[in-house]
Amino acid sequence: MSRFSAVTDNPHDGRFNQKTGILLTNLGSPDAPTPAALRTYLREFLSDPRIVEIPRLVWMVILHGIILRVRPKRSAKLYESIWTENGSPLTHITRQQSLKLNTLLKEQGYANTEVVMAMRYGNPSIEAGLEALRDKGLTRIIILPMYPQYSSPTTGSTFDAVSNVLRKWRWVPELHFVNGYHKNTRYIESLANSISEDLEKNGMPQKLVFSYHGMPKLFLDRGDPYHCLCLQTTRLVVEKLGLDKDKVISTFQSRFGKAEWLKPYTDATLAALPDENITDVAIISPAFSADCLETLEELEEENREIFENAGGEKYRYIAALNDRDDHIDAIFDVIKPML
Ligand SMILES: C=CC1=C(C)c2cc3[nH]c(cc4nc(cc5[nH]c(cc1n2)c(C)c5CCC(=O)O)C(CCC(=O)O)=C4C)c(C)c3C=C
Ligand SMILES: [Fe+2]
Ligand SMILES: [Fe+2]
Repeated sequence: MSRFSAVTDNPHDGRFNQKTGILLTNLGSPDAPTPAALRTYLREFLSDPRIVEIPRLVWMVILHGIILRVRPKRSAKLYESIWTENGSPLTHITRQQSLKLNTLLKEQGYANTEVVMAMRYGNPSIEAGLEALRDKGLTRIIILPMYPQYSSPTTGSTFDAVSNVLRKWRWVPELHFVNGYHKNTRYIESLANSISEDLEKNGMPQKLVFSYHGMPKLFLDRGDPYHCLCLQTTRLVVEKLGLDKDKVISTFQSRFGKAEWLKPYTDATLAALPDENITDVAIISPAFSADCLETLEELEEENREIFENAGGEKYRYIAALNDRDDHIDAIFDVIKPML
């Protein structure tokens, strides 16, 4: 029995007739907002050595002995509060993005292309996505992780998952990998558009907070560029909008565990702002290409409460770019050179 999976024909025949498959990926959600589904999801997620960089044996004891006994119940409640009739917002929005990108590609004359969505953790898996592309006869593949700012735990980990599948294939496809797009002009424009639409409607807040998903500071010390790419994103958007730099702050959210993470922390910043007489803020979260637990629950609910309890008066969250037309146009612009 060969360890390589077979394909009936040489899929690489006819170089110029090749069809291009786009695997549009994001992080992934549990299958349901229940402790059992959360346990499965968190076990896969938190066992990834790119996510937690402490010695394996020690971490496995902590993960299985403590975290997977406590966290699934707590996280299930949080997921329940954002769950919709379409399931997890992240999965639903990612599907909408894939469908829209597929339509746009056809409109732009790329008939021999097909977009399939997949998730790094949970379902639909990266393996299922790659197999779906192969079954459709798509033999050039663009891996498109929807993380604008490269980081090892997100983009790097997606690469690991793809290579873990492809190492079992007999015919490895022609492969292109998008490892980030935070400087893409159309992406920056689309963030700027979403902010100006909010400002036109609600006026300029005292502070515009750019809250990025955090990571342990150790990752930065070990060379992960994510922190720098986040600050660059803020700078590019601020320049595009011609905003006063003093009106803007970049912060990092979603801390997990006891170690130091990237600072300033979003929650601590929001708790401190009213003491500086800043009671009117708007928050945007450019590292999330789709709304998810970390925006809909943590930013919309938890952090709002923190700010208001500290004396804050006006708090608004500006939605992720999701399936906005200008966002899908930006994503098309990112992959165009690879088509
Ligand atoms: C444990 C360490 C974690 C690191 C490092 C981390 C980096 C990281 N994550 C995202 C994007 C998302 N994370 C999401 C949820 C989430 N993240 C962690 C932990 C780390 N993330 C956990 C444990 C969870 C699960 C929720 C919980 O139990 O609290 C999500 C949302 C998923 C959803 O279903 O909605 C996203 C998206 C980035 C961009 C990033 C590094 C830069
Ligand atoms: Fe995360
Ligand atoms: Fe969170």
